[in-house]
Amino acid sequence: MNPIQIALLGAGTVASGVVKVLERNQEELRRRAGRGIEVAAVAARNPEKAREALGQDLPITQDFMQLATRSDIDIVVELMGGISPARELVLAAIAAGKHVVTANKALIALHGNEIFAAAQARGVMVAFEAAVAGGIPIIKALREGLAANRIEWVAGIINGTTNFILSEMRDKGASFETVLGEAQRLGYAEADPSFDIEGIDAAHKITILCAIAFGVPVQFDKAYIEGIAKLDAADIRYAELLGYRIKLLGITRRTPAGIELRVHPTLIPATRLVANVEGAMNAVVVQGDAVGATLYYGKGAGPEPTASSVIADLVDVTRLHTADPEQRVPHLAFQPGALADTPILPIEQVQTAYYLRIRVRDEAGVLAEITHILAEGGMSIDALLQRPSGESDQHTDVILLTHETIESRMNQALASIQALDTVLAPIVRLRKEELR
Ligand SMILES: NC(=O)C1=CN([C@@H]2O[C@H](COP(=O)(O)OP(=O)(O)OC[C@H]3O[C@@H](n4cnc5c(N)ncnc54)[C@H](OP(=O)(O)O)[C@@H]3O)[C@@H](O)[C@H]2O)C=CC1
Ligand SMILES: N[C@@H](CCO)C(=O)O
Repeated sequence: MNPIQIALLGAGTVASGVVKVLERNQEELRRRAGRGIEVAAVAARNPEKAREALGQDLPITQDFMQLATRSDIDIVVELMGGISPARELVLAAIAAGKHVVTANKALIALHGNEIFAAAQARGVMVAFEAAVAGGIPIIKALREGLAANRIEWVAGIINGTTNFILSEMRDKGASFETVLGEAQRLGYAEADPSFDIEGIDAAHKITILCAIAFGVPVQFDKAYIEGIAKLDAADIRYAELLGYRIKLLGITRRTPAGIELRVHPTLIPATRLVANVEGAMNAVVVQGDAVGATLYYGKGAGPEPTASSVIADLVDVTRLHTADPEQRVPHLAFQPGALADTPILPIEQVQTAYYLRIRVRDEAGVLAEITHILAEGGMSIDALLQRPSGESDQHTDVILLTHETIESRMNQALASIQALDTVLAPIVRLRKEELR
């Protein structure tokens, strides 16, 4: 059989990894896929730069739309990132009967429903394994390997850049800016790194996992998002003293009231495997009713790890492209007509435990006032630590861990505590998960 013909849209970090691994493993891939996989052409806005990045003399065009719809192309591989023109190109490729492979989590999280419907109507596949957790085959695992389970929750370190920053800051005392620069140099960061830092990239990914885990449409606009920009090194230290690590977690959980969908810095017991995932590594824990907890760990970013997922999709599509479309694995794991309308819960209705750091005047009765407010709101304290603020003899930091409560209740209590004239600075509030 003739090799399957692919078109690459974009010639950056991931595209360079794809070209390299396709070339290096071509014989092995032919044995897996049943035929060769050949890059017919690459679309890039700067051919010179593209040639240098790809390290191979491939045909390069600046006409993205023409390549995405060209008659000899079987699979369009979108590796540009961003929404526009990626969305228009992917939809045009689908309309032209091409299968699509993409690493673009922003595109899938925001426009997945539209793209999957178009693909379904045209009978083509859209594969996006690389969109979540780089080289870890988490979509395959969740969609196929765990198909027997009713998934209860998914929680993961799914942004390599922020995990790298948190690890380096904690272990080497490096500055935020220095480590971010290093993450950019290593090809981990998004084109706009604020997507990493502000938790948006992780939210794109947990939105996708949420849809696949629970059989609901992708709903990025309902995700609660908090990044690491405001995280203070003092809280990382206090968390350690209390036996916890702080990680930027994406969490989605099924509850009787609806589905939680959130990204925020989270205290996790230091003894959990996931708390010890360092650098740009990613890890995802999936709790299924039959299997229990399973953990998926690996490189979450970088050219070759991401290429590993892109090429796995290429092999899948190559094998399945002649199969009856009805027999293919549905894009969101559940049949398109069987997606549920379970609501995504606003953060105020989420139930979790908390870490609070409250800077107070160091005088008698202050702690009693704080604990009284928490007790009145029905919140109980799990652990308490008091440390000098380091700023003045008259100030002290009170650090509290609470048991689980509803976020709206915690918000009310925090407003009352903040209003005390013995409280001297904005209260730091982080969420804590035991991941049991
Ligand atoms: N890097 C990683 O580790 C991972 C990345 N991803 C995702 O993979 C995709 C590609 O990422 P990555 O390779 O890192 O990105 P890069 O920025 O390295 O490469 C993007 C490529 O697309 C081109 N491009 C971007 N925007 C446009 C546009 N509007 N019109 C024409 N060409 C454009 C760029 O051209 P130019 O060079 O001229 O800017 C470049 O060739 C993104 O969706 C990203 O989120 C997913 C997993 C891991
Ligand atoms: N910027 C992303 C790339 C992988 O999706 C990260 O750091 O995880």
